[in-house]
Amino acid sequence: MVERNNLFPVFLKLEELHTLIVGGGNVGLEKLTALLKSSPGAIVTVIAKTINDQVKQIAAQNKNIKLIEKHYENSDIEDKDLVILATDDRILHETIRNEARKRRVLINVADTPSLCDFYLGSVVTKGDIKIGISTNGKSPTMAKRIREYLEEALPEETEQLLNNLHAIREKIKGDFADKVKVLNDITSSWLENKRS
Ligand SMILES: C[C@@]1(CC(=O)O)C2=NC(=C\c3[nH]c(c(CCC(=O)O)c3CC(=O)O)Cc3[nH]c(c(CC(=O)O)c3CCC(=O)O)/C=C3\N/C(=C\2)[C@@H](CCC(=O)O)[C@]3(C)CC(=O)O)/[C@H]1CCC(=O)O
Ligand SMILES: NC(=O)c1ccc[n+]([C@@H]2O[C@H](COP(=O)([O-])OP(=O)(O)OC[C@H]3O[C@@H](n4cnc5c(N)ncnc54)[C@H](O)[C@@H]3O)[C@@H](O)[C@H]2O)c1
Repeated sequence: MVERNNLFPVFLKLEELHTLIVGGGNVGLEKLTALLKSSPGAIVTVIAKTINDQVKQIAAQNKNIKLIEKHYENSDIEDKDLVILATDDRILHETIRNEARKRRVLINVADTPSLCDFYLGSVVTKGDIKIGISTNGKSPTMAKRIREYLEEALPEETEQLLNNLHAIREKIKGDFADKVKVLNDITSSWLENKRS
């Protein structure tokens, strides 16, 4: 049987959730940067024994990022919605992962697929359009290259098309079925060039 990706993608409102990153080194910085790239208003607490200067610089410019320089303790995940682990201590990662499971907090262990409840994806953003890419953990490099490909391939007018369609959607009167029909009719020609 052909293998397929069974992960379920969702788009989280990180400015309404509280994310904890444990670890403030290179990997912690990478994950913090990834969160902020998609969600500049994300509420994030970073806990680490030592926090590097780049993480400190980011936090200095963003009131929603809180830094705590200390050892991790289990009470740290108590009030969090999502947890990302990015320390250099594998045993600690397994311990926190078990604790998070008990409390039903979703956890990502950076670079350790077997311990993750969710993976971070590569993300293409064009205005209000966002595309998340996962390779099922097989090759983040491939995900990055697909992102770059899509960033170039999506035409500049995509944003304008979306805005026009949104405006039409707001204006259409009639019941739900009429609305769906009108929106489908307007957009039915969009893929014709690709199909022929
Ligand atoms: C997409 C992206 C999102 C993000 O993190 O923001 C992401 N990794 C990115 C880059 C990247 N990561 C690594 C390299 C080095 C080259 C290489 O190894 O390929 C590069 C490439 C680079 O940096 O150029 C190292 C690495 N990563 C993982 C392992 C462990 C393993 O595979 O076993 C190792 C080996 C560590 C070691 O050697 O010890 C694992 C994971 N990395 C994931 C996500 C999840 C799967 C996503 C999917 O389903 O595809 C997953 C499973 C869990 C997670 O971390 O969430 C981001 C691209 C953003 C962008 O630019 O668009
Ligand atoms: N840097 C990379 O690009 C990279 C690539 C592949 C794999 N890795 C692996 O990922 C891991 C992390 O890499 P890194 O470069 O971010 O390491 P790092 O040493 O820069 O950062 C580790 C962070 O974890 C924190 N930490 C450790 N134990 C802690 C505890 N008990 N409580 C709170 N904080 C604690 C440290 O204070 C530090 O902030 C390493 O095991 C490394 O081998 C790193």
